Amino acid sequence: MQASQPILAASNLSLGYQKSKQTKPIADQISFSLEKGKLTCLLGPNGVGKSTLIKTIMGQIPAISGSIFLNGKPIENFSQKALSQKISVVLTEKITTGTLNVRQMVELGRIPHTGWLGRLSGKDQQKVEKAIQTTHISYIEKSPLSELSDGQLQKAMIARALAQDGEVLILDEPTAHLDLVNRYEIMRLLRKIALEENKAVLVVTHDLEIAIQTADQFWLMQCGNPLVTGSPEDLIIQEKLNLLLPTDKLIFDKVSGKVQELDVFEYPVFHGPQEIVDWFKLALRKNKLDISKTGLIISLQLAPFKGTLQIEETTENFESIEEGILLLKTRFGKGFQ
Ligand SMILES: Nc1ncnc2c1ncn2[C@@H]1O[C@H](COP(=O)(O)OP(=O)(O)OP(=O)(O)O)[C@@H](O)[C@H]1O
Repeated sequence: MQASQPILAASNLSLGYQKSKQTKPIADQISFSLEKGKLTCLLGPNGVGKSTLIKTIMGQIPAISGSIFLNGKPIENFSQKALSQKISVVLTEKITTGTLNVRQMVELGRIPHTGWLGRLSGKDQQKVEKAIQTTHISYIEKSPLSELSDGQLQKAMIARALAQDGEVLILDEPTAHLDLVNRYEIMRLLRKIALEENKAVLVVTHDLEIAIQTADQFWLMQCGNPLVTGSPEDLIIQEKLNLLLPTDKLIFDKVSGKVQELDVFEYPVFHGPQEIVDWFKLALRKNKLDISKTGLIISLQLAPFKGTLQIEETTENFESIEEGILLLKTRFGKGFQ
């Protein structure tokens, strides 16, 4: 199937910083195409160069080599104003302009269209209103920014970027300070915006599990290697997510969809439903309990929970996973290494 025309594209880009006459290379072999209507997540370890890539896309720093194309034209051909009409960005720094209220901050999103002193036209007001509605923040539109929770502030920042009305929306770690429910909510909101408003949304995140649940595309950035792109599902079955991990310690388990510590021992024989067996194994792993050569059989059942340890002729019962682990520790050693 033919992919739709990307709004942003780059081929074999090298990124880095220029200080006096010295170049500090950060990443190379960066090729991508960002499409409208899709939520794309950029993932990679700390320091690999994700923010550097964002700064390069925004035209804040030049690429060492290669070009980024916006609607088929090199971004260096766009003025900063033209670029900010096309690309809206939400960075990680918190806005601390205490006196502004939410609506006033969202209105600032129109500056690329009106100029600093420009009055908001009816169309500008409509864009602001729509951004407030989409992000469900009407109830706090009069609140000063200093009185917002991190989740509310993040939504207000997204609203400001929406009011800016670029075709591309870029967010650097928008869920960094949020609780689990808000992290899901923000990512679902961003997917909805991509889909319903036909924007190309690019999100830098470390939230692998939430990104798997919400993103249409992944960009995986790893030190010294080309950017790997594709749908999360395809990258999972191709075992590409392990590129993000130190695979001597951690591994992405494609069945559970979670990152797991690499097993350092074999498990004993287990009987029981997989969903409890897996949680029992996690507790064994965390406690580093090597009971592989003990001839032990562990039987587990749910609702009501019942666990049995069987070794040769002896059986012992336990009422919870915690109690089972305690029993094993008492019988087979300290466990902690
Ligand atoms: N202004 C700068 N001048 C020189 N080097 C910089 C500058 N900003 C960042 N770097 C370096 O570039 C590298 C990549 O940093 P960057 O912030 O892009 O990584 P990141 O992947 O976004 O990391 P994180 O996940 O921790 O946010 C780091 O080694 C950093 O020290």
